[in-house]
Amino acid sequence: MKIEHLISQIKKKKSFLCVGLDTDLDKVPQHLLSEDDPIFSFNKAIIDATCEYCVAYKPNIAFYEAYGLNGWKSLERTMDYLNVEHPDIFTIADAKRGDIGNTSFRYAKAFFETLNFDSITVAPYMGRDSVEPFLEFKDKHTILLALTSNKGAFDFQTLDVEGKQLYKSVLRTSQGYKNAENLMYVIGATKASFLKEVREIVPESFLLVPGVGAQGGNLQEVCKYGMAKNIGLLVNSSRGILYASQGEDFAEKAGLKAKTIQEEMEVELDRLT
Ligand SMILES: O=C(O)c1cc(=O)[nH]c(=O)n1[C@@H]1O[C@H](COP(=O)(O)O)[C@@H](O)[C@H]1O
Repeated sequence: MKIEHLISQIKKKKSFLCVGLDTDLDKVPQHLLSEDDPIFSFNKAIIDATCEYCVAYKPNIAFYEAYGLNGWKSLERTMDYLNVEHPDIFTIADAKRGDIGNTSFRYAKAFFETLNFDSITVAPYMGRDSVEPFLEFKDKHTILLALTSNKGAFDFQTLDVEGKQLYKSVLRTSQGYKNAENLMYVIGATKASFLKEVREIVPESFLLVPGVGAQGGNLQEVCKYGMAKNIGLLVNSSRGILYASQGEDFAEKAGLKAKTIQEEMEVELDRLT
């Protein structure tokens, strides 16, 4: 998907919500477990209930890999459903890959071509030649981990390296990679106050911001420091939406939760105009 299309969808839906499809069979309602493919049944119900209020879905690949071949089949069915029924919705493979060049290229083919995702999360630790193979794919986007939402982010990402914090080098150096226009970055919602400095380095880049909801990040703060002229934000919530109810009304409650977040986003978008 072209970035302009994503922006036009955000404006149309008045939302920059990404719903994380972190589907956990220990948390889905009991009545779904007797179905042939409970993961897909759950995802389909969640997508049907939330698609009006969001512009992106982010299956976290760990939740599918954990169930072996059946998990991959559920992921494939989920992607087919999204690509056929909701081609305007941006898809993110939260896979956090990155390896030597020829291996990265295979990861890129797996997620961009075989599964037809619009984007993938990638770890920057192995540097330029581990990231550029992802950037070669036209209209596909590589979302580089910069400053993550977890506590351990402070172990390395904020270390002082030659006078600047390491995550800032990730932002600045990667802007020099070939096809850098296909880059986006992960900045955790729990690190909202850092967004001001992030925007000094990448004023227009799209940021995937996970960590509102279950991890306690604050949407208003994220918008205050992180919103760009072109909006430039995709804010993710997974558990806060998926498991708003674990009863038979799970989809309805997920829809209501997504709607509440969309309404808060609409207020923030109105401030831009
Ligand atoms: O890359 C991510 O999406 C990600 C980066 C990060 O810094 N923090 C983070 O929580 N995530 C992912 O975002 C989702 C957050 O889920 P909830 O905390 O349930 O909303 C999970 O799939 C995480 O793996």
